[in-house]
Amino acid sequence: MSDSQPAASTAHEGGFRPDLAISTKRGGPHYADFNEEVRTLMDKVRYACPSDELALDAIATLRDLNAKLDEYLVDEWTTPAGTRVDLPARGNITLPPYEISAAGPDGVVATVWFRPYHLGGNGVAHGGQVAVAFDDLGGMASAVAVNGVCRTAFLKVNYRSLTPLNTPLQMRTRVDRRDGRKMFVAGTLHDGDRLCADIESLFIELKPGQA
Ligand SMILES: CCCCCCCCCCCCCCCC(=O)SCCNC(=O)CCNC(=O)[C@H](O)C(C)(C)COP(=O)(O)OP(=O)(O)OC[C@H]1O[C@@H](n2cnc3c(N)ncnc32)[C@H](O)[C@@H]1OP(=O)(O)O
Repeated sequence: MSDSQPAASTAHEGGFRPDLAISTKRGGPHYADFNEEVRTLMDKVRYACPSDELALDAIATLRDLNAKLDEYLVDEWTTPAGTRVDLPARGNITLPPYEISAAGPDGVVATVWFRPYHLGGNGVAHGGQVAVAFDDLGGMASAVAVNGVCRTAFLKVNYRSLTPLNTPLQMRTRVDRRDGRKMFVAGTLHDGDRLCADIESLFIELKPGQA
């Protein structure tokens, strides 16, 4: 399949497609740098207090860039964001960046970073961003367990201590118990030996055609 063509429709058309084509080519050889510059922009915007002159300059530049990007929009099954498994967080800039070191029957182990734009308050990560990372990596542990797609039914995060920014952290998620389509997923986030957060969650395996 060409990297720019829409993903083929499947028997799951109308539902969540379990056969997303994985590609390390979509978006071209500079997609990683493109991602990184966007994340850096978000870091700067989070802390910048621009002069009005700079704000107007930035608005003009961003409008110009957005108009260019309009020419290259594709559907969610074809976009590199979320399917570039060679990049942090599969190239999805809406997720905190992570790199997976293990994914299998024993669960998922990843190094995750919270960047300046994930600031909650007083120099540490926003709790919602911590939950986003758990949701994605908990979803991945359940997806690996069923070899299919799961959706979060509930996700309880216990915030045990502050989660630092700009620090490599260890996130682990695993299916603790399976009951049919129900995957009870546990997970932890550590800064070295210090527990930052843990989860109790339920992911449900989707039926064919289910959205
Ligand atoms: C291409 C590269 C990919 C590479 C690698 C792929 C990896 C890719 C990783 C991606 C990872 C992303 C992970 C993000 C995951 C989201 O963030 S999904 C978005 C957030 N979640 C949602 O929007 C879900 C909204 N809710 C729903 O759609 C539906 O309620 C659900 C969850 C699908 C369940 O509905 P259902 O299928 O009709 O199931 P239902 O019969 O209601 O319930 C089934 C069972 O679960 C129980 N249950 C359901 N909900 C609950 C609840 N909240 N509490 C307790 N029990 C519950 C029921 O009681 C029932 O139990 P039993 O009677 O069978 O014992």
